[in-house]
Amino acid sequence: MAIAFLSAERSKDPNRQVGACLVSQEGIILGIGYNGFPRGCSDDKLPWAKKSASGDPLETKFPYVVHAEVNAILNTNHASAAGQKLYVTMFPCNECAKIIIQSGVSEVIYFVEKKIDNSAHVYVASHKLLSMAGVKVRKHQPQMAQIPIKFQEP
Ligand SMILES: O=c1[nH]c(=O)n([C@H]2C[C@H](O)[C@@H](COP(=O)(O)O)O2)cc1CO
Ligand SMILES: [Zn+2]
Repeated sequence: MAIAFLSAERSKDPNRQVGACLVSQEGIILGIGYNGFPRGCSDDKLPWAKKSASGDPLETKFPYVVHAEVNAILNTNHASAAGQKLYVTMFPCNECAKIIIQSGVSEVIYFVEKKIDNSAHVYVASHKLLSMAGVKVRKHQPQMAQIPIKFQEP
């Protein structure tokens, strides 16, 4: 989970940084990902807005951003995600749940579930799909509140 949080640090989303880490049953890190625009699609040329003044959805980030869970699965340096565990800083949306299921991930461990807003149905659908597909889902029980990382020698 700490790797997922570290990965989230790389997200350029000013509003929400999400990180994910795919881990084998034996605990080997297979792939990490965070929410961002696809390769080659400039962070400076696409909108990071949640809402657009004109109401045009194309002026928001949503049509363009790749979710952290998808990046972690696509970035995996392993033959497949089948049977592996996905640690993610935020409970996955239904689109991610579909990809998690289809890639064969066996367990999702999440840190927080987004506060329910007008997208609540998205998370109901996620829970429904993950449960029907037999993917284990659990909320992470942190051992500590933070992991200080010192870069320079004292
Ligand atoms: O499953 C997810 N994975 C994921 O990476 N995200 C990212 C995509 C957007 O950059 C951002 C959206 O969050 P918000 O709408 O709170 O700004 O979070 C969002 C979801 C669904 O909540
Ligand atoms: Zn998602």
